[in-house]
This record gives sequence, C-alpha cells and structure tokens, in this order.
Amino acid sequence: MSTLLKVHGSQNSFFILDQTLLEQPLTDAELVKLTTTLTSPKTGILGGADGILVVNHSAKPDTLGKMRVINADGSEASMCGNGLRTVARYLAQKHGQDQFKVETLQADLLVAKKADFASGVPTFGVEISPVHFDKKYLPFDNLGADKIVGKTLAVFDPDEKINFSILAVPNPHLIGFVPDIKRAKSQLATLGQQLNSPNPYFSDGVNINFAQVLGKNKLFVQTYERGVGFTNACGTGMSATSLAFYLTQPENCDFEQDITVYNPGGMVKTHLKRQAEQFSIELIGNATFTHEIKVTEDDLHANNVDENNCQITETGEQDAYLKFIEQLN
Ligand SMILES: N[C@@H](CCC[C@H](N)C(=O)O)C(=O)O
Repeated sequence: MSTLLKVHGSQNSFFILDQTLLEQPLTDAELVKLTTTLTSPKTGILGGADGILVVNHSAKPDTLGKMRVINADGSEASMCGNGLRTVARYLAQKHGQDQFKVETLQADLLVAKKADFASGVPTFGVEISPVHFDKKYLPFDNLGADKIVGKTLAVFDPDEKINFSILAVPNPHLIGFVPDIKRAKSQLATLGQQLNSPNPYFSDGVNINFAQVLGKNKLFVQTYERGVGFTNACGTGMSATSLAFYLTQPENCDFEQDITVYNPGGMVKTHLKRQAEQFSIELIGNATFTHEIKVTEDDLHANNVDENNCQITETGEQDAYLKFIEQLN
C-alpha cells in the first residue's frame, strides 16, 4: 500500500505524494491525470484540494528532497509557499531533522521547524526566494514599464484607485492594495479570470493578490491563484504582498519586524530580508496534516483513487487548527 497525505497551510490544501516510496514513480502524464481527478470537488476524495505536492529524491547537496507543485488544473508551478511548509514538516519527520534545504524548480530553499503557533498547530518557516521585479522574469508585457512597483494600471482598474505591484518569487504575482477587500472581491474574480485566459499582459497567467492594510505590519490578503481560482490562502502571494507593502508604504511597515498576514483560511507571519539589493522573505505558518490515505500503487498509476478503494484515517489535527483560527478574531 502507498500513502497520500491530505495537508494544508492556512487551509490552502494539497495531497502530498512521496514518489521516493513508490516502486515506479508516476509519469508526468499520470501525475496530471491524478491531480485533476483528486483535486476536483466532484471527483476528488475529501472534497478535493488546490493541488498535489510531489516529493522526489534530490541529487543536490544539503537538500532532503525535491518538491514539485502541480496546480489543480494540471499545470506545474515553480513554487508554493504554503505547500513547502507541509513538505518541510513531512521531510523533517521522515529524516528526523529540524533545519535543511528542499530543492524546488528554481531554487534550493531553507526550511526550519518553528515554535508551534498554538497547541497542536505544527509550524514551519520557509524561504521564499529568488525575488525578481523585471518583466522578463514574470513574464509580463504591454504595461508601459519593465518594472511595476506601486503604480495605478488603468487597463486593470479603470478608476485608477488600486496601487499595483508585480513580483516573481519566483512564481508570478500581481498585487493590488484596496481600501476594502470584501467590496473588491468581484473585481478580483474578473481580473483573475481575464489574466488567466489568453491575454496580452501575462502570457503564462499570474496569481493575483488583493490586500487591505489593517494596521502597522498587518495585512489581509485574498488570492485568485493561477491554475486553481480562489484559494483560502497563497503563501508566495502573501510573501510577495508583504514585500510590496514595505516598498510602497514604508511608513506602515517596519522592515525589522514580522508582518502578520491574515487570509480567509487563517494567518501567517512573514519576515522580510535583504542582502545587498536582493530581497527574500521568510514565510512562517501552520503545516497541518488532516488525513492519511492508503491506496495501492497500481491504483495511483491508473488514476483510480476514490473513497471506495482507499482507506482514509483522520489525524485529528484539524480540530486544533480550527480552535487556533477561532481565537484569531
Ligand atoms: N498556493 C501556492 C502557490 C501555488 C502555485 C500557483 N498557483 C502558481 O501557479 O504559481 C502558495 O502557497 O504559494
């Protein structure tokens, strides 16, 4: 029997598939099929998820494994901040180590166990890096500049009230600061659909984050994710938004202090770092395992995973998580 884990970071939910434990790793075509089936609220188990996190062997020195991120629509992303925290916990437990690197598509990233956010809420910190602003890294086009930090963009917001920034961390993010996040949700949905369908601005699509400033070093962020749609939270999105916050509103953001970022699924902390002119961000938050799913390897290869042919065991961790977010209010 093989084991899948259902996990979440700020209720951005995933299945972890450790391919190193399989006799034969899934091919990319098999992975895409399995992801689209498992993540769908209709065909997936346990209500679906936002993606699959694949754990592979890494040949790099100092790393305990390699993470690949497959979005719900089968596309592959270069990074996933909430997902990396859960993979960090998985590898930490598997290898009995508290601090190490994980290979991702574009960088080997430092991860570390942190003090639990609350009793029964395991917490990990992960490096979000490299950070780029230049349009060639996103990529983006037809926006009148090579770099957009704190600008209005009439093509996305005809009233020119939203202050936009564009960052790759290294997956692409468009960030807009809005006065009222609830009122802006339909505008976020429209923009999310437009920029993740064929469009003249973001040829590879983009994750879109709308943020409301709640106070000094305090934000609320809602994300429309590329390859998924609205999610409860996006770790790279909250990290990129934290940096855009500092760069565009330094009077509201102390670089030395953590930033508290609330989201529809909970809360994370971010910490900005700078070495010469290169920024990076540490993202700290829960790494919750909600279910263990036993399934045969043949069924994984055949994309034959449903609630009738696997054994599902609840871990009990979600109760502690819900208790934690209840007291956030
Ligand atoms: N939810 C993730 C980001 C996942 C990838 C994203 N949808 C993309 O295509 O870039 C996070 O927590 O960072």
